[in-house]
Amino acid sequence: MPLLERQSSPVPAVNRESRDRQCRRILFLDAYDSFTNNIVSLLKEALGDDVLVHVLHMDLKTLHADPSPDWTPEQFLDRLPSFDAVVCGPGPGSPLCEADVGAFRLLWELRDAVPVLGICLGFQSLVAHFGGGIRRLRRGLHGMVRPIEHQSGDIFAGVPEFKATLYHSLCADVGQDQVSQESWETDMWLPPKVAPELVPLAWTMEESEDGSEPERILMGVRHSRLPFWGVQYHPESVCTDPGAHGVLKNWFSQALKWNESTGRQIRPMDLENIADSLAPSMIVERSIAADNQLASRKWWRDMQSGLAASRAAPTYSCSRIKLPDGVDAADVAELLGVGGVDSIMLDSSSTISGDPLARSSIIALEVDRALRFEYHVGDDWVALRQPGSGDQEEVCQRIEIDSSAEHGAYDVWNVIAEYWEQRKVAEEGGQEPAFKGGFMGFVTYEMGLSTLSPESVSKNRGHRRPDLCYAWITKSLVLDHQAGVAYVQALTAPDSNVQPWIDEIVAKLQNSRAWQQPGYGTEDYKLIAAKKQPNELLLQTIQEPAGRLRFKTPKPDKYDDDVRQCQEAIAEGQSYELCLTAQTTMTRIPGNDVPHHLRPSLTNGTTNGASASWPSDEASRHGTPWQIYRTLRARQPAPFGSFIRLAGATILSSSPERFLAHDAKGLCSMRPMKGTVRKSEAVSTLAQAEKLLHIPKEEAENLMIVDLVRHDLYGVCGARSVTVPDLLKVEEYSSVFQMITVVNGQLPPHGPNGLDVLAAALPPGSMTGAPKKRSCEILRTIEPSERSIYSGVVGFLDARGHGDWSVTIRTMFRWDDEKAPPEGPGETQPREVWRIGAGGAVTILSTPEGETEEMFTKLCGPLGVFKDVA
Ligand SMILES: C=C(O[C@@H]1C=C(C(=O)O)C=C[C@H]1O)C(=O)O
Ligand SMILES: NC(=O)CC[C@H](N)C(=O)O
Repeated sequence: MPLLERQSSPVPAVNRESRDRQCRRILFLDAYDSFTNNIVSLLKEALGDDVLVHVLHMDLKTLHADPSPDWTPEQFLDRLPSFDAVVCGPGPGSPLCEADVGAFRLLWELRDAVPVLGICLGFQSLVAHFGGGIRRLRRGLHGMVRPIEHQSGDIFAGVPEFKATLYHSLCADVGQDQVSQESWETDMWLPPKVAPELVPLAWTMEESEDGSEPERILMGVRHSRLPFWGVQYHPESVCTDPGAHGVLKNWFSQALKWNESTGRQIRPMDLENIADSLAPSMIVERSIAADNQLASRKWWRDMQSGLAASRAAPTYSCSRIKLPDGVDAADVAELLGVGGVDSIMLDSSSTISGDPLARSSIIALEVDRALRFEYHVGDDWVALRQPGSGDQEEVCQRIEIDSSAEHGAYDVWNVIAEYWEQRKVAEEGGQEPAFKGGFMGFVTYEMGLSTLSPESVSKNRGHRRPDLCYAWITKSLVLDHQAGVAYVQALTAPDSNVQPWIDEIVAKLQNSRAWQQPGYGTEDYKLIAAKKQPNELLLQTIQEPAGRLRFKTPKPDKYDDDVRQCQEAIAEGQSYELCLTAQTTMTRIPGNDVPHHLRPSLTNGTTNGASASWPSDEASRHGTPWQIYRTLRARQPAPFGSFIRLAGATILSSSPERFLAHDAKGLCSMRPMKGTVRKSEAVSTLAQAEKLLHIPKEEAENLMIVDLVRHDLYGVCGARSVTVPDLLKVEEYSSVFQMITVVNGQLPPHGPNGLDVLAAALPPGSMTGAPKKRSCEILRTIEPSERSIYSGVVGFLDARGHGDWSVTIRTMFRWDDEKAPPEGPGETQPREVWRIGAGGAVTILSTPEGETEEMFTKLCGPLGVFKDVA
């Protein structure tokens, strides 16, 4: 699109002033929680869309997406009279710690009180300020759904009995434990001695396992004189009964009544500094406003020339052919030269077992000629690289970006989005391939971490590896296993004739053994895959110092300690759930990594069609990455597997977890996975696994991430745009059963797109725990090394705007530049280093032994493959 057209895109005719005049306004103080957006959306749903909710962090910093400047304490006090009411949200930490609650504390002391609703941490802050104590629960309650007992009074008026989700480790101590059982029934509703101005409105009784008295947990209060209310439970959780929404309505009408009866006038406000943070119209408005400023940005002007301007406005060409039953994507990949450096294959290998998620495999072609976008966290540029070919040198271009965490920063995502915008192709309707050409690549865990918590990624990381690498793929093959169709396709300049190339590939496919004798190449791998050792034996044998391969697995005792450390952080209220992980390193003597099918044949000088070619003796064996991958996919088929060799990284993945898929119409779908049972003789059927997974501990683990993912989606899609069509469903994989939930979000038209969702939601919540920011910061202090490729994502964003990204788990990876010293006798060469990350969610109900077992179960799949084949 020409420059001027972008500049002049119209801002929608939203008359902010008139909109504002009819609006009620709520200020939401967010304590860096991962459920905030769920509450904002619920407020709009319960109170009506004409209630404007402005979200500000409790330390008075504006949201990442909000371009307006942070507030000073003076501005905060000065602007409060412009709001009808304030919500103090949930969050990590303690209400007694100033850094955790920030401006909450200013509210309780105002001379002209503003109506407030405190939720969880906000509730605790209210109780603590007016005399209540704060102590730890006997055992933290996270993702636990409990009945809330109330007397239908005050903000509970007319609200039916309901159950609500709890996320807390700390609780209010208003002397409830000192009240005798006889007087409890009456005293429980009276203002407690220690906090005489507070009136209890709701309780829950937590049954204890040891037969002692149930724990009395205060769930709701109001101030007897001032307009302050609080609830300890989470009204916004997907598992809180919708009947409970009445409490929010009641609170707001009480707040308005207070304003009316005390003559508290709501002052009109300078609209520059206040926005309806999650209204879809606001989200669109911000996105258009940012677009309108593009022409003034240096990075954007840089993008109008050189490599950044190459391949604009492509044409899509495709031949669609029948895909015979049982054709194996890896056999086809070999035929097309995949397996060496510069390979990308997204592989639904579990299609062989009829997995409905295993729909398509995508093979990128001519990756060695694809333009790459590479970004290393902390750099203030994005490198564009056009690899050389023949006697042509590699060409590079740097796009300078503003990588600072300040508002309005322009980052690598803007560069990617801009390149993609200029190369969009239309959707044609009807049956289409999953991918039509466009970006494919990977993103590391540290890339996500750097936006969430910049100080968690050190400046000096000892390497220059890309944290994001996207290659622009113009030629590709998609195998739609379910429709039985293959697409040979290209994105090219409108005047180029790509049909002969397409015809050539079609002919090659149709005349191949892969097509005519489906699955012929998989036999060798299936044999090795079948010789899987039991985990215990595997972990024992790798301890014996072998010649070529050396293994360093996590120490069970250390991992147990790490689990305990996580649980201590959870008991303190710092986190609700922490996804703890550990890395295993494997080193080996470097060897020939060129896969056999790409080696020159000894007899006729052409490429050798033979597949595995296994040497008989162990000493001369050197499994190529491709052989290792083929064994991995045979042993552990997965819907979101991948083989990627790009930008110095080698990624062999058998991921079962989709992070995010989206289409061009803005329907986004995330699939958090939490809750794992190892397959065994005792647990071999889905029904048995369901019994084990549908228990409070496992459901809570999943639910917490579901609520977090809902928040991530609401943040980009806007209020009232998220649904949960599939909650807590158990699925079967080759060595484990997993519980998953599907969370969908619908983006508003003409605003942000799937790439924005991806950028905002990294790192994947299922790999961090909740709340995300604090949890990542805690994990960073427990886990000694970078997670790197593990816990990041791999996938694609195609030229139509369809995307699909998997979480990089059950994966082994290597960086070309990572070397270990020689180890064996006579060894002189540095060793290559491979890594496997594994872990699981730690909650207050975890046991160190259980978590350690789970980590080793997940590790052993890829580990055994490496031991058997590398
Ligand atoms: C951490 C891993 O897996 C994550 C943790 C899970 C769990 O705690 O049950 C399940 C799937 C993944 O989101 C891993 O595979 O290494
Ligand atoms: N969800 C919350 O607000 C939790 C509050 C506090 N951090 C606790 O754990 O008790």
